[in-house]
Amino acid sequence: MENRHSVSMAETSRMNTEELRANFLVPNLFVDDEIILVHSHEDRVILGGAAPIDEPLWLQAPEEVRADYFLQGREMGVFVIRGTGVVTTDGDRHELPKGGCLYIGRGVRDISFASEHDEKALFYFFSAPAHTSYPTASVLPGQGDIRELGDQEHANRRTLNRYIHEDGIQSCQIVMGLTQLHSGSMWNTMPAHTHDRRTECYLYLDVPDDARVVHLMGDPNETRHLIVANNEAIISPSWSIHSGVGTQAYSFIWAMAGENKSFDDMDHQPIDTLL
Ligand SMILES: O=C[C@H](O)[C@@H](O)CC(=O)C(=O)O
Ligand SMILES: [Zn+2]
Repeated sequence: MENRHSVSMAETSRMNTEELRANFLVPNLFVDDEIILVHSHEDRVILGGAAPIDEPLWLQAPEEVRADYFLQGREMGVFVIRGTGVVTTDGDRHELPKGGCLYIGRGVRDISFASEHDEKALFYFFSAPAHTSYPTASVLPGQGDIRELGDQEHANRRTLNRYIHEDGIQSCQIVMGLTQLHSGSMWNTMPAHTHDRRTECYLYLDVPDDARVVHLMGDPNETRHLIVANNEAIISPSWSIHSGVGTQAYSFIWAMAGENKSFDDMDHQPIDTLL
């Protein structure tokens, strides 16, 4: 498992492109026939990618978490981002189409990811420490709590769908969902915000090969950017804004963990405060 240590706002303000990307961009989560894990010391979240081709892939506890199995002291949210995916949780089978979401609670021992169709499945997951066990539960695409945001004039019309949240699938810490930009809209999360109580990660998806997302990060008074391609993730510490503009429409899975699960507990950063 790759480990990312926390870096301060002051260090970040002095980083060059390579250093920013090494600390905040996760470009390599999906490798055929492998499960890739990246641990961030920001709220101890783990980002994962699973790309099973012919055989199921079994999730093991990495050495660093010192546990008998991955979810001994953790919980996780999983999204299928390509094809139809099959996840087994202690022998229970969950088949999910692209865009489907599965929450797996603390205490589930045996987890596998598999492709059972011609189009090979791709799974993205986000895990955080958990103090108790909530039931494993799934949601089909579009069946979460929907908010229509933005307007054409601001090129930010988007559908935000909350799956794991206070009033949806229950969890200890994780709040997770999907935002889809409408065709012709490019901006997410502008005006930007921070949330001093939670780390947030974005996985950008459905970004065409010849498109990129310019992701804005950093202290609101000292912003930086990352150029992000399809299926790349970013880690946003609690002090960082997280906003982006694509060269065309795209989607992203957002996931948070930290002090509370209140989606609207944001520290808004009015546009005239950004530098
Ligand atoms: O804290 C919440 C997160 O930043 C995202 O949910 C924002 C988002 O999906 C959007 O505005 O489109
Ligand atoms: Zn946020």
